[in-house]
Amino acid sequence: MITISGLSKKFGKQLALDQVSFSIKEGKVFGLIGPNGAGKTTAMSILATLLLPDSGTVEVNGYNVLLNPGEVRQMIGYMPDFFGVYDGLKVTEYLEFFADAFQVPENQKKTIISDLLELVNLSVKADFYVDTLSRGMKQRLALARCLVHDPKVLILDEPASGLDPRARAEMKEIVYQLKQMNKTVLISSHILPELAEMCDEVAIMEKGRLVANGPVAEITSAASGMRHLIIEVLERGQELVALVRARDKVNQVQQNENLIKLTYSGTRAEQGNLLKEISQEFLVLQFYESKGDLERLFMSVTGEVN
Ligand SMILES: Nc1ncnc2c1ncn2[C@@H]1O[C@H](COP(=O)(O)OP(=O)(O)OP(=O)(O)O)[C@@H](O)[C@H]1O
Repeated sequence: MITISGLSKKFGKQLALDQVSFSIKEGKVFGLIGPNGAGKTTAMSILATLLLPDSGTVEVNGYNVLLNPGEVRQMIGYMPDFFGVYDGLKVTEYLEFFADAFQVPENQKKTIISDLLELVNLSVKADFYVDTLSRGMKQRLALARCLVHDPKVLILDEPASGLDPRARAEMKEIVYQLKQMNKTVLISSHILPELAEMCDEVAIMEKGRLVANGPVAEITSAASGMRHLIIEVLERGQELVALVRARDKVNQVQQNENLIKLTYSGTRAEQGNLLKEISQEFLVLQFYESKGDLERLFMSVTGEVN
């Protein structure tokens, strides 16, 4: 759905993007991670046809951002990191304004706006002035605004920034629903664990370069050579620790009652066999690969911590 190839952009002498390439398949949630100034906003602005690249190609659903910007704009919903919400407009009026801008047919407007308000959990605020909304609500309204023309692709620049944990969780839930609707979502953040949970794949950027790219679990294990497994059993946690410690390729076991975390360097088939073996002796409640180690990965690939 999105293909970026050899993308470069300079601002004066500052190289904001340096030969960046990655692609995103339809229906995937893709996270762009990087510290301040890494080039995330620059890449997203080019995708959104708001900034011209110096070199490289960017296509959305086969449309080139330079050659077919009109088609690309119909295809995408872009939520910038800073946005205005037009004081003096009510929530519904605000969405009507953007629906008109995208020439949404008059007879569909009401239903679309009502559905969107429901999606972002703002139906009860339909008749409130936008400037009376909380920051989290404004953020959700901005997201609804990006969806008025039913785009296939969402580009969300730091949608959770400045939100409290509850508002962040709500935003995460909406992204999850967008995925259920088969939207392709590109989302940026420097809050890493958050992205790890909701993304199928991530790209890590630093100083305009892409330093790692791929499925979260894959790049986490590629960077460390280890997978991080979480196993929870109903009871006898201590015995479980003893069992896994006696197995090959198990390192660093941590226990919290009946839940254990371990690092594992076995193959996927060996991991399957480990699960099989544990299930024969324990009632297994959870057995999964943690994506939560993205923070450490990020620190190591960007060279901030080794
Ligand atoms: N309009 C501009 N003029 C000059 N330099 C710019 C401009 N926009 C971005 N830059 C520079 O390009 C680099 C990349 O910036 P960009 O905003 O893309 O990073 P970012 O990863 O989105 O960071 P943040 O997380 O802080 O938003 C930075 O060094 C920035 O100072």
